[in-house]
Amino acid sequence: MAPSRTEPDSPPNGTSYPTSDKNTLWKIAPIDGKGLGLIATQDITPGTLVLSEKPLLTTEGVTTIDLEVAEAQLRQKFSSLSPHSQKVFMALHNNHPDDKPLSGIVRSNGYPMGPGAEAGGVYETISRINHSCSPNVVQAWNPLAEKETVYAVREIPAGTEICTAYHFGGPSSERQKILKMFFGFECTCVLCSLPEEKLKVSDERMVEAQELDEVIGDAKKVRFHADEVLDACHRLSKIFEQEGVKDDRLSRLYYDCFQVCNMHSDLARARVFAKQYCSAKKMAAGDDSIEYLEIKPFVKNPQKHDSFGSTEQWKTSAGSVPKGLGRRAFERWLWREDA
Ligand SMILES: C[S@@+](CC[C@H](N)C(=O)[O-])C[C@H]1O[C@@H](n2cnc3c(N)ncnc32)[C@H](O)[C@@H]1O
Repeated sequence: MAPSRTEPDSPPNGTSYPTSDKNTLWKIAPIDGKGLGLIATQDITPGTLVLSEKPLLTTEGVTTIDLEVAEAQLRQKFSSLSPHSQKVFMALHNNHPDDKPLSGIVRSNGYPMGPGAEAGGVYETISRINHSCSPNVVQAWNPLAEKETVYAVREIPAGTEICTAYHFGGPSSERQKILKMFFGFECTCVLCSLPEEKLKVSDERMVEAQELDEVIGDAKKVRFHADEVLDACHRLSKIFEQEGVKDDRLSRLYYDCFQVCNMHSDLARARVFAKQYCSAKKMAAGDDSIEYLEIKPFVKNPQKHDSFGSTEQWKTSAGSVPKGLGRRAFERWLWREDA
Protein backbone atom coordinates (compact mmCIF):
# COMPACT_ATOMS: atom_id res chain seq x y z
CA MET A 1 0.00 0.00 0.00
CA ALA A 2 1.31 3.48 -0.81
CA PRO A 3 0.96 5.60 2.31
CA SER A 4 0.35 9.29 1.87
CA ARG A 5 3.25 10.78 3.78
CA THR A 6 3.15 13.53 6.27
CA GLU A 7 6.10 12.60 8.49
CA PRO A 8 9.60 13.32 7.23
CA ASP A 9 12.13 10.50 6.99
CA SER A 10 14.89 10.70 9.60
CA PRO A 11 18.50 11.27 8.62
CA PRO A 12 20.47 8.02 8.65
CA ASN A 13 22.15 7.23 11.98
CA GLY A 14 25.30 9.20 12.50
CA THR A 15 24.59 11.58 9.61
CA SER A 16 22.67 14.79 9.10
CA TYR A 17 20.74 16.07 6.11
CA PRO A 18 23.06 17.38 3.43
CA THR A 19 23.41 21.11 3.08
CA SER A 20 24.80 23.02 0.14
CA ASP A 21 28.58 22.96 0.40
CA LYS A 22 30.15 26.14 -0.95
CA ASN A 23 27.01 28.22 -0.98
CA THR A 24 23.89 28.49 1.08
CA LEU A 25 21.22 28.43 -1.57
CA TRP A 26 19.07 25.74 0.04
CA LYS A 27 18.47 23.58 3.05
CA ILE A 28 16.58 20.34 3.58
CA ALA A 29 13.65 20.74 5.94
CA PRO A 30 10.32 19.15 6.80
CA ILE A 31 7.49 20.53 4.66
CA ASP A 32 3.88 20.35 5.83
CA GLY A 33 2.20 17.26 4.38
CA LYS A 34 5.10 16.40 2.08
CA GLY A 35 7.80 14.82 4.24
CA LEU A 36 11.14 16.49 3.58
CA GLY A 37 11.86 19.04 0.88
CA LEU A 38 14.27 21.80 -0.16
CA ILE A 39 13.84 25.41 0.92
CA ALA A 40 15.68 28.35 -0.63
CA THR A 41 17.80 30.07 2.01
CA GLN A 42 18.35 33.15 -0.14
CA ASP A 43 16.74 34.77 -3.16
CA ILE A 44 17.58 32.75 -6.26
CA THR A 45 17.33 34.24 -9.75
CA PRO A 46 16.33 32.37 -12.94
CA GLY A 47 19.26 30.66 -14.63
CA THR A 48 21.09 29.95 -11.34
CA LEU A 49 22.54 26.49 -10.87
CA VAL A 50 20.88 25.54 -7.59
CA LEU A 51 22.76 22.27 -7.26
CA SER A 52 24.33 19.48 -9.24
CA GLU A 53 24.91 15.99 -8.03
CA LYS A 54 26.18 12.56 -9.02
CA PRO A 55 23.68 9.76 -8.51
CA LEU A 56 23.97 7.44 -5.54
CA LEU A 57 22.75 4.69 -7.82
CA THR A 58 21.37 4.48 -11.36
CA THR A 59 18.81 2.14 -12.88
CA GLU A 60 21.02 1.46 -15.90
CA GLY A 61 20.86 -2.26 -16.63
CA VAL A 62 17.75 -2.78 -14.53
CA THR A 63 15.82 -4.25 -17.36
CA THR A 64 12.71 -5.78 -15.89
CA ILE A 65 9.46 -4.83 -14.25
CA ASP A 66 9.58 -8.12 -12.32
CA LEU A 67 10.25 -6.70 -8.86
CA GLU A 68 11.93 -9.88 -7.67
CA VAL A 69 14.53 -9.73 -10.46
CA ALA A 70 14.85 -5.93 -10.28
CA GLU A 71 15.51 -6.16 -6.57
CA ALA A 72 18.33 -8.65 -7.18
CA GLN A 73 19.82 -6.41 -9.89
CA LEU A 74 19.59 -3.37 -7.61
CA ARG A 75 21.08 -5.30 -4.71
CA GLN A 76 24.22 -5.92 -6.75
CA LYS A 77 24.56 -2.20 -7.44
CA PHE A 78 23.75 -1.35 -3.84
CA SER A 79 26.45 -3.68 -2.51
CA SER A 80 29.12 -1.72 -4.36
CA LEU A 81 28.17 1.55 -2.60
CA SER A 82 30.17 2.84 0.37
CA PRO A 83 28.60 2.19 3.78
CA HIS A 84 27.77 5.91 4.03
CA SER A 85 26.03 5.96 0.64
CA GLN A 86 24.12 2.80 1.58
CA LYS A 87 22.84 4.54 4.71
CA VAL A 88 21.89 7.66 2.78
CA PHE A 89 20.11 5.58 0.14
CA MET A 90 18.18 3.52 2.69
CA ALA A 91 17.02 6.72 4.44
CA LEU A 92 15.40 8.09 1.26
CA HIS A 93 11.66 8.26 1.00
CA ASN A 94 9.89 4.95 0.24
CA ASN A 95 6.28 4.86 -0.88
CA HIS A 96 6.29 1.07 -1.08
CA PRO A 97 7.63 -0.09 2.28
CA ASP A 98 5.85 -3.43 2.00
CA ASP A 99 7.54 -4.30 -1.31
CA LYS A 100 11.17 -4.93 -2.02
CA PRO A 101 13.10 -2.16 -0.21
CA LEU A 102 15.55 -1.16 -2.96
CA SER A 103 13.05 -1.08 -5.82
CA GLY A 104 10.60 0.64 -3.46
CA ILE A 105 13.06 3.49 -2.95
CA VAL A 106 13.95 3.66 -6.64
CA ARG A 107 10.29 3.79 -7.67
CA SER A 108 9.49 6.40 -5.02
CA ASN A 109 12.18 8.70 -6.23
CA GLY A 110 10.76 9.17 -9.66
CA TYR A 111 12.32 6.72 -11.99
CA PRO A 112 10.48 3.88 -13.67
CA MET A 113 12.44 0.72 -14.26
CA GLY A 114 12.13 -1.94 -16.91
CA PRO A 115 12.33 -2.43 -20.67
CA GLY A 116 11.93 0.81 -22.57
CA ALA A 117 12.24 2.90 -19.43
CA GLU A 118 14.98 5.48 -19.52
CA ALA A 119 17.71 4.84 -17.00
CA GLY A 120 17.46 7.24 -14.12
CA GLY A 121 19.19 7.94 -10.89
CA VAL A 122 18.55 8.24 -7.20
CA TYR A 123 20.22 11.21 -5.51
CA GLU A 124 21.09 12.17 -1.97
CA THR A 125 19.67 15.68 -2.26
CA ILE A 126 17.86 15.94 -5.58
CA SER A 127 15.64 13.02 -4.56
CA ARG A 128 14.37 15.21 -1.71
CA ILE A 129 12.87 17.77 -4.10
CA ASN A 130 9.08 17.73 -4.07
CA HIS A 131 6.73 18.23 -6.98
CA SER A 132 4.83 21.25 -8.24
CA CYS A 133 2.83 21.48 -11.49
CA SER A 134 4.30 24.98 -11.74
CA PRO A 135 7.92 24.15 -10.93
CA ASN A 136 10.54 26.76 -10.10
CA VAL A 137 13.47 24.50 -11.06
CA VAL A 138 14.23 22.11 -13.91
CA GLN A 139 16.30 18.95 -13.56
CA ALA A 140 18.48 17.63 -16.34
CA TRP A 141 21.20 15.04 -16.78
CA ASN A 142 24.45 16.56 -17.97
CA PRO A 143 26.40 13.71 -19.61
CA LEU A 144 29.57 15.77 -19.91
CA ALA A 145 29.71 16.50 -16.19
CA GLU A 146 28.05 13.14 -15.42
CA LYS A 147 25.81 14.98 -13.00
CA GLU A 148 22.16 15.80 -12.64
CA THR A 149 21.70 19.57 -12.62
CA VAL A 150 18.96 21.63 -11.03
CA TYR A 151 18.53 25.14 -12.46
CA ALA A 152 16.14 27.84 -11.29
CA VAL A 153 13.69 28.87 -14.02
CA ARG A 154 11.82 31.46 -11.92
CA GLU A 155 12.61 33.87 -9.15
CA ILE A 156 12.73 31.82 -5.93
CA PRO A 157 12.49 34.13 -2.93
CA ALA A 158 14.31 33.05 0.26
CA GLY A 159 12.05 30.79 2.35
CA THR A 160 10.20 29.40 -0.70
CA GLU A 161 10.13 25.69 -1.40
CA ILE A 162 12.20 24.53 -4.37
CA CYS A 163 10.00 22.29 -6.53
CA THR A 164 10.51 20.35 -9.72
CA ALA A 165 7.81 18.73 -11.89
CA TYR A 166 7.48 14.94 -11.74
CA HIS A 167 4.92 15.16 -14.48
CA PHE A 168 4.14 17.88 -17.00
CA GLY A 169 1.01 19.22 -18.48
CA GLY A 170 -2.55 18.16 -18.97
CA PRO A 171 -5.54 19.41 -16.98
CA SER A 172 -5.45 19.14 -13.17
CA SER A 173 -7.65 16.01 -13.08
CA GLU A 174 -5.16 14.17 -15.29
CA ARG A 175 -2.15 15.42 -13.34
CA GLN A 176 -3.73 14.49 -10.02
CA LYS A 177 -4.52 10.98 -11.25
CA ILE A 178 -0.94 10.32 -12.34
CA LEU A 179 0.66 11.84 -9.23
CA LYS A 180 -1.63 9.80 -7.00
CA MET A 181 -1.02 6.59 -8.93
CA PHE A 182 2.78 6.85 -9.17
CA PHE A 183 3.72 8.93 -6.12
CA GLY A 184 0.78 8.48 -3.75
CA PHE A 185 -0.03 12.14 -3.05
CA GLU A 186 -2.65 14.72 -3.85
CA CYS A 187 -1.07 17.80 -5.38
CA THR A 188 -1.86 21.10 -3.69
CA CYS A 189 0.52 23.25 -5.74
CA VAL A 190 -0.34 26.83 -6.75
CA LEU A 191 -1.86 25.60 -9.99
CA CYS A 192 -3.92 22.72 -8.55
CA SER A 193 -5.26 24.91 -5.74
CA LEU A 194 -6.46 27.80 -7.91
CA PRO A 195 -10.04 28.93 -7.18
CA GLU A 196 -12.58 26.89 -9.16
CA GLU A 197 -13.20 29.41 -11.95
CA LYS A 198 -9.50 30.06 -12.50
CA LEU A 199 -8.70 26.37 -12.40
CA LYS A 200 -11.33 25.77 -15.08
CA VAL A 201 -9.69 28.35 -17.34
CA SER A 202 -6.24 26.89 -16.67
CA ASP A 203 -7.50 23.34 -17.34
CA GLU A 204 -9.08 24.40 -20.62
CA ARG A 205 -5.79 25.93 -21.69
CA MET A 206 -3.93 22.75 -20.75
CA VAL A 207 -6.32 20.62 -22.80
CA GLU A 208 -5.87 22.99 -25.72
CA ALA A 209 -2.09 22.76 -25.26
CA GLN A 210 -2.30 18.97 -25.63
CA GLU A 211 -4.32 19.34 -28.85
CA LEU A 212 -1.85 21.88 -30.19
CA ASP A 213 1.01 19.53 -29.34
CA GLU A 214 -0.56 16.92 -31.58
CA VAL A 215 -0.75 19.33 -34.51
CA ILE A 216 2.86 20.40 -33.95
CA GLY A 217 4.03 16.80 -33.75
CA ASP A 218 2.24 15.73 -36.94
CA ALA A 219 5.03 15.20 -39.50
CA LYS A 220 2.62 15.42 -42.45
CA LYS A 221 1.27 18.75 -41.26
CA VAL A 222 4.79 20.05 -40.70
CA ARG A 223 5.59 19.16 -44.32
CA PHE A 224 2.36 20.10 -46.10
CA HIS A 225 0.53 22.51 -43.76
CA ALA A 226 3.36 24.46 -42.20
CA ASP A 227 1.21 27.59 -41.70
CA GLU A 228 -1.18 25.62 -39.54
CA VAL A 229 1.72 24.22 -37.51
CA LEU A 230 3.33 27.64 -36.94
CA ASP A 231 -0.07 29.03 -35.93
CA ALA A 232 -0.38 26.18 -33.43
CA CYS A 233 3.09 27.02 -32.08
CA HIS A 234 2.09 30.67 -31.77
CA ARG A 235 -1.09 29.78 -29.86
CA LEU A 236 0.89 27.41 -27.62
CA SER A 237 3.42 30.13 -26.86
CA LYS A 238 0.53 32.37 -25.74
CA ILE A 239 -0.82 29.62 -23.50
CA PHE A 240 2.63 29.15 -21.97
CA GLU A 241 2.82 32.89 -21.34
CA GLN A 242 -0.64 32.96 -19.74
CA GLU A 243 0.13 29.90 -17.63
CA GLY A 244 3.63 31.09 -16.73
CA VAL A 245 5.29 27.97 -18.15
CA LYS A 246 9.07 28.32 -17.85
CA ASP A 247 10.19 24.71 -17.88
CA ASP A 248 11.35 22.35 -20.63
CA ARG A 249 8.07 22.66 -22.52
CA LEU A 250 9.22 26.11 -23.58
CA SER A 251 12.53 25.00 -25.12
CA ARG A 252 10.76 22.12 -26.86
CA LEU A 253 8.33 24.60 -28.43
CA TYR A 254 11.16 26.81 -29.69
CA TYR A 255 12.87 23.75 -31.13
CA ASP A 256 9.70 22.80 -33.02
CA CYS A 257 9.43 26.36 -34.36
CA PHE A 258 13.07 26.27 -35.43
CA GLN A 259 12.53 23.00 -37.28
CA VAL A 260 9.39 24.01 -39.16
CA CYS A 261 10.93 27.30 -40.31
CA ASN A 262 14.19 25.67 -41.26
CA MET A 263 12.47 22.88 -43.12
CA HIS A 264 10.77 25.45 -45.34
CA SER A 265 14.01 27.43 -45.82
CA ASP A 266 13.03 30.38 -43.64
CA LEU A 267 16.52 30.94 -42.32
CA ALA A 268 15.75 34.30 -40.68
CA ARG A 269 13.05 32.91 -38.38
CA ALA A 270 14.97 29.65 -37.89
CA ARG A 271 17.84 31.70 -36.44
CA VAL A 272 15.56 33.58 -34.08
CA PHE A 273 13.93 30.39 -32.82
CA ALA A 274 17.29 28.61 -32.46
CA LYS A 275 18.42 31.56 -30.34
CA GLN A 276 15.28 31.42 -28.20
CA TYR A 277 15.81 27.67 -27.77
CA CYS A 278 19.38 28.27 -26.63
CA SER A 279 18.34 30.95 -24.12
CA ALA A 280 15.66 28.66 -22.65
CA LYS A 281 18.08 25.71 -22.50
CA LYS A 282 20.83 27.80 -20.97
CA MET A 283 18.43 28.89 -18.26
CA ALA A 284 17.13 25.37 -17.55
CA ALA A 285 20.23 23.24 -18.11
CA GLY A 286 23.23 25.55 -18.41
CA ASP A 287 25.52 26.56 -21.26
CA ASP A 288 27.51 23.36 -20.80
CA SER A 289 24.47 21.17 -21.50
CA ILE A 290 24.58 18.99 -24.58
CA GLU A 291 21.31 20.39 -25.93
CA TYR A 292 22.58 23.96 -25.70
CA LEU A 293 25.96 23.12 -27.22
CA GLU A 294 24.41 21.10 -30.03
CA ILE A 295 22.00 23.79 -31.22
CA LYS A 296 24.14 26.90 -30.62
CA PRO A 297 26.03 26.64 -33.97
CA PHE A 298 22.71 26.70 -35.83
CA VAL A 299 21.91 30.18 -34.54
CA LYS A 300 24.52 31.38 -37.03
CA ASN A 301 24.14 28.67 -39.63
CA PRO A 302 20.67 27.12 -39.51
CA GLN A 303 21.13 25.73 -43.03
CA LYS A 304 23.68 23.26 -41.63
CA HIS A 305 21.01 21.56 -39.54
CA ASP A 306 19.47 18.32 -40.88
CA SER A 307 16.02 19.85 -40.96
CA PHE A 308 16.98 22.51 -43.54
CA GLY A 309 15.45 22.91 -46.95
CA SER A 310 12.80 20.27 -47.62
CA THR A 311 10.91 23.03 -49.46
CA GLU A 312 11.59 26.65 -50.35
CA GLN A 313 8.08 27.70 -49.46
CA TRP A 314 9.10 30.31 -46.86
CA LYS A 315 12.56 31.10 -48.22
CA THR A 316 14.39 33.96 -46.49
CA SER A 317 18.08 34.71 -46.01
CA ALA A 318 19.68 34.31 -42.60
CA GLY A 319 20.61 38.00 -42.62
CA SER A 320 17.05 39.25 -43.08
CA VAL A 321 15.94 39.29 -39.44
CA PRO A 322 14.28 42.73 -39.17
CA LYS A 323 16.00 45.25 -36.94
CA GLY A 324 14.55 48.14 -34.97
CA LEU A 325 11.00 46.80 -34.78
CA GLY A 326 8.95 47.24 -31.62
CA ARG A 327 8.03 44.08 -29.69
CA ARG A 328 4.57 43.71 -31.22
CA ALA A 329 5.77 44.33 -34.79
CA PHE A 330 8.61 41.86 -34.32
CA GLU A 331 6.17 39.25 -33.03
CA ARG A 332 3.91 39.81 -36.06
CA TRP A 333 6.88 39.20 -38.30
CA LEU A 334 8.13 36.21 -36.32
CA TRP A 335 4.84 34.35 -36.37
CA ARG A 336 4.19 35.24 -40.02
CA GLU A 337 0.97 36.99 -39.08
CA ASP A 338 0.96 39.11 -42.22
CA ALA A 339 2.27 36.44 -44.56
C1 LIG B 1 11.17 12.04 -4.54
S1 LIG B 1 10.35 12.07 -2.99
C2 LIG B 1 10.52 13.76 -2.57
C3 LIG B 1 11.12 13.94 -1.20
C4 LIG B 1 10.26 13.44 -0.06
N1 LIG B 1 9.29 14.43 0.32
C5 LIG B 1 11.12 13.04 1.13
O1 LIG B 1 10.68 13.24 2.25
O2 LIG B 1 12.20 12.53 0.89
C6 LIG B 1 8.71 11.91 -3.58
C7 LIG B 1 7.67 11.82 -2.49
O3 LIG B 1 7.56 13.07 -1.80
C8 LIG B 1 6.19 13.36 -1.52
N2 LIG B 1 5.81 14.53 -2.32
C9 LIG B 1 6.45 15.07 -3.35
N3 LIG B 1 5.82 16.15 -3.82
C10 LIG B 1 4.74 16.31 -3.06
C11 LIG B 1 3.68 17.24 -3.06
N4 LIG B 1 3.61 18.25 -3.95
N5 LIG B 1 2.69 17.10 -2.13
C12 LIG B 1 2.73 16.09 -1.22
N6 LIG B 1 3.72 15.15 -1.18
C13 LIG B 1 4.71 15.26 -2.09
C14 LIG B 1 5.39 12.14 -1.95
O4 LIG B 1 5.28 11.27 -0.85
C15 LIG B 1 6.28 11.55 -3.01
O5 LIG B 1 6.04 10.19 -3.20
